[in-house]
Amino acid sequence: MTINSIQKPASFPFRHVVIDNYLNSNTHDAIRQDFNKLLAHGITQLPDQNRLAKMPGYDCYNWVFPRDVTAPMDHFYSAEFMAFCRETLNIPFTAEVNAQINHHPAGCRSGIWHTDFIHCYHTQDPTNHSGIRPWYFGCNYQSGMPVAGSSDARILKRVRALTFLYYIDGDDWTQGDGGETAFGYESPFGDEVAPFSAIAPLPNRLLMFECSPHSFHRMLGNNRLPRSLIIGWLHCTPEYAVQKHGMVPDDWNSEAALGLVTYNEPEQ
Ligand SMILES: O=C(O)CCC(=O)C(=O)O
Ligand SMILES: [Fe+2]
Repeated sequence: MTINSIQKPASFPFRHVVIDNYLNSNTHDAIRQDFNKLLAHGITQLPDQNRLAKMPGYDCYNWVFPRDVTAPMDHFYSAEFMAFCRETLNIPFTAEVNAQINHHPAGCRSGIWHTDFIHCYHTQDPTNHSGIRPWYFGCNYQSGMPVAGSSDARILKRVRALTFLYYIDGDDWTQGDGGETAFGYESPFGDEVAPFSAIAPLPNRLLMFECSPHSFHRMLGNNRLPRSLIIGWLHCTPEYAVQKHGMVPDDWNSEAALGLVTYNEPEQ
């Protein structure tokens, strides 16, 4: 698999890179075909690990990559991808990786500003042949609590260190269609996050950013087109996060861990 070359990250409003034509076009097409097969099984409002299922409190349907996800999706669980992330942002990642497909049918509402600088939990299951430990329902990701069928391996407390987004569709996306990933910053003149920029969700574009106390971002409502992407997180230890950023990461609030909180703007 060829991936586009390493780029120097931009610094504002927080460290990130945007890479167009990230995968070669055959690989991108193959990812899109696999996504279309998944979508052909339909979307569901109920929890279902085999289909695109509603995310509680977020206008989005997701499907978590299985541990043994096959090519071409397995790129995001590869040593090549880990090395690429490490070289780009120079963060000492641990082995734990999450990856999933997020799908927003046309007309989904915006998400709220948040940083992704948060504690999360993995179980110390065996690593794959690339030395990666994919998250797959070994415990509750947000609280570390057991879930039905969970692993009895040791629980690892981690912190999100890098978020990656790889946009799948959006071919004839134009300004005004929405669906961007917006970046914001804490304004010195108010208590609200101020918008800084918005990354268009263009097919075969990879966005990745460092999670920090300042990495405010949100999904903007997609007015016209469906919006589908691979999204995932690489992690670091809590000790590294505190030392690097001088702040203790957030915890998911208990309502969020229970899936009871809404991440959407209230209806107008
Ligand atoms: O889809 C996006 O643009 C952002 C999603 C996001 O921030 C998240 O799921 O944490
Ligand atoms: Fe996020």
